[in-house]
Amino acid sequence: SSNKKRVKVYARFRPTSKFSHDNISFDKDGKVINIHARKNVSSEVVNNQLLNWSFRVDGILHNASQDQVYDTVASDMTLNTLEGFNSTLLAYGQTGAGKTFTITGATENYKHRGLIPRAIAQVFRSVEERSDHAVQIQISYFEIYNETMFDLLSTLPESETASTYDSKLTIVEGEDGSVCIKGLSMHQANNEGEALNYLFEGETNRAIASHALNKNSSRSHCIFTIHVRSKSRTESNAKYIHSKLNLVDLAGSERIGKTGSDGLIKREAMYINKSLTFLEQTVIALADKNREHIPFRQTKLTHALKDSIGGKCFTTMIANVYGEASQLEETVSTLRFALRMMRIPVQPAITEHYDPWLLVQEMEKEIMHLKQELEMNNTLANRSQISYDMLSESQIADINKQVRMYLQRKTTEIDVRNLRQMNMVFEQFRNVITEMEQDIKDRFRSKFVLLDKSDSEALIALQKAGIPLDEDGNYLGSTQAAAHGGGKQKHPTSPKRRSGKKSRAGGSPTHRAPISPSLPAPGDHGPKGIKSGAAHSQVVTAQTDGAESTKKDECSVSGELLVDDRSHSRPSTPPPRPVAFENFKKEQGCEIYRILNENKSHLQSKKQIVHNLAHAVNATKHMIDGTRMALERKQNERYEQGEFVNEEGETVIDEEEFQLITQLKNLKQTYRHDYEELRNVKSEIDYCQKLVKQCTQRLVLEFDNWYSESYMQKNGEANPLSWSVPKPGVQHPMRLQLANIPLSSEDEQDKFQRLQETMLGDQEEIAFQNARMRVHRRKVNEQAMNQAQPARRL
Ligand SMILES: Nc1ncnc2c1ncn2[C@@H]1O[C@H](COP(=O)(O)OP(=O)(O)OP(=O)(O)O)[C@@H](O)[C@H]1O
Repeated sequence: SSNKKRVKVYARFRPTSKFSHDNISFDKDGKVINIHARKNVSSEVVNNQLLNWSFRVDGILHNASQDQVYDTVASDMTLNTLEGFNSTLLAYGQTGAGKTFTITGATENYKHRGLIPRAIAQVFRSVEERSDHAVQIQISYFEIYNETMFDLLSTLPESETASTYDSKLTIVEGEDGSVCIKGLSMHQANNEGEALNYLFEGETNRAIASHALNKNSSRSHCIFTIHVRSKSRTESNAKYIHSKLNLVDLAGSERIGKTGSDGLIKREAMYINKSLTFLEQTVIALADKNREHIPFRQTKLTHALKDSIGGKCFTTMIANVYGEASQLEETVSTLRFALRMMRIPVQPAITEHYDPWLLVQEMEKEIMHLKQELEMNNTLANRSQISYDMLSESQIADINKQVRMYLQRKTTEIDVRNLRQMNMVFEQFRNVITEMEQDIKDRFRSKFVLLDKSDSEALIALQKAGIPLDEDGNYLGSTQAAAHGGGKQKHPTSPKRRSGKKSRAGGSPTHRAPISPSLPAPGDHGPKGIKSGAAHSQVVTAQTDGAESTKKDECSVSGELLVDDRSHSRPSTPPPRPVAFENFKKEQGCEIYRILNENKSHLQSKKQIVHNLAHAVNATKHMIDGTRMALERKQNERYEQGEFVNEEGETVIDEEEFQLITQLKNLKQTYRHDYEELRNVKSEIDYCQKLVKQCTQRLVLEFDNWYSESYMQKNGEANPLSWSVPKPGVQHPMRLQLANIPLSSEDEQDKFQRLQETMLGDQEEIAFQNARMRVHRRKVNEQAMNQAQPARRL
């Protein structure tokens, strides 16, 4: 079992008649290689010091046929790949030791074919046997030569996606740690023959260089991959498996010195050495449990093999070695590397993928199912006419309409039946508000010239045109004012005025106004303190602190300077009713508005209570029904089985029936109690609703009075002069009337009431006493009327 959790290693000796039995021996179990050597064997210096090594591997392939090698090393891996595991088989070793022979084999001799053609044959045999799976096989083949990747199948004419042999391939890592070679052509193989064609095509493209040790030595790392995509034909889900079998023929591992190479060959050897050194470093790091960083990216080889060595991948290495005494040093070096490989842990696992298209179909089915479930629940709960479909254009338009009505206070409720509608309500709120903002901006634009405050050229042009601006670029007044010219003029009472600072434009009789918000601010058009001055270009406003200030006809919208292009124009009409109403609620009508809100929140909380109670009553009702049915069942059973009667002739019931009766009694009690409570709260709600209605009416009425009093002439037209604060001594007729009522007209009851209010501090008690007094007063009035009528008839 320990073998399953690490990389497997097999040592394959290249057949030779000069096998050094003196130096190399195997243990009987066929897994241990013992090497005995004298130090400096190669230097031919007489040295009697013996060195012994012992290498335990997973298997020794000595004089083994290609058949045996495949069965021992690759057969299971191929099957694992078809099951969904990624698998990698590497051939590592000295140049000429038989790596290519092992992986590809002798192409001219069928008997000597290597692991790749055999794996291809087994894959297609197995696919035929697996009729319950739809399996798709694809082939890719690339080499890494001098740290550059080349697609060995890019030359195929049918390869649409493929590019040229020397086109750039790049390594891309997926979020799940998988690696893919971007630009590498993938070729669908429908049968063994097609797959073999790809192998031979790639073989002819391999970079081959003559070499001192091996005339046909491959100087590149070659990776042949069989990609398997398999999906069950019996299961209807979107799941599928994507796995791959990498067969890697590494370049020779010998040291540069030994090959005697120079020039290009030397450079090749340098790259090969570098990549194999990094492969070794990566292998050491992978074997170290405490290492967090694995240097995969150091070379193309390790980066491309990142998801193919150890980890979730079944990994096997064949260490190709020579048996001759002259190659002992390299053999030892190769076997040392092999032992390091054996320390790499593996935890093979299948990674399942989901076909996005099928997944969408599955989810659609699930949505259908959930909708049906919802419908059923709604039917059971007596909620009808609820649709969960996407909202239609007309429904959206309807929500938009409701939102507008709500904003105009024409309605207090918006009909919402599901989450989708609720979201749409919010969206429409946003749309309407954005629209309103835009509308306000547009209105400003139609009335003012909008300049970008940071546009210095435009500001200079304005100044040249005689339009006064201060040092901050704010408009200082009207063109009329500018036309008057002359020295600076300071407004005596403006809190914003900067005394002593000279206006750049000079000559403006007006002064700098604060940049006011784009929307008419509450109070801007309020009746208080806005003085009419049609002949002037400025509007004098009385500030809340009593100071006077000058308000200009310019505003700023989002940092833009607004310059009134009509110069003298200023508001000559009352503020729109909605704006005025907002102000009224904050000022004159604040008390009644506060009471209205209190009543509303009271009403709201009562509604919540009713909602909860209704739920409780319904739940109790259900429980009563259930208990009643259970009791009836129980009683029927008793009748059928025959009743027990005690000595007194009373029917004897069992414990369960007794419990049911008690439970039913308690439930009925709860039901009655809750129902009574529900009725009470409902009547409270009725009362609260009336209060809210009354308050609303009163608020509106008072506002109407106030509005017409403040802005309208008697004939109902807007009174521009009424923008001003009522001039001292000029009072509204109604106020005059009230003011004329002598104090002595306060009747005795009023006096008493005021006395009470001063004596009784408690607000609640005052309210109570007032109410009592009002009722009493009404009765007295009624009596008086009743007495007066007969007298009139007379
Ligand atoms: N097990 C074997 N049986 C028969 N011939 C073999 C065996 N192993 C290797 N050979 C022969 O040895 C020669 C070199 O083998 P091969 O090309 O496979 O070596 P290599 O390790 O791939 O070399 P390089 O690192 O240069 O690619 C070839 O002619 C091959 O046929």
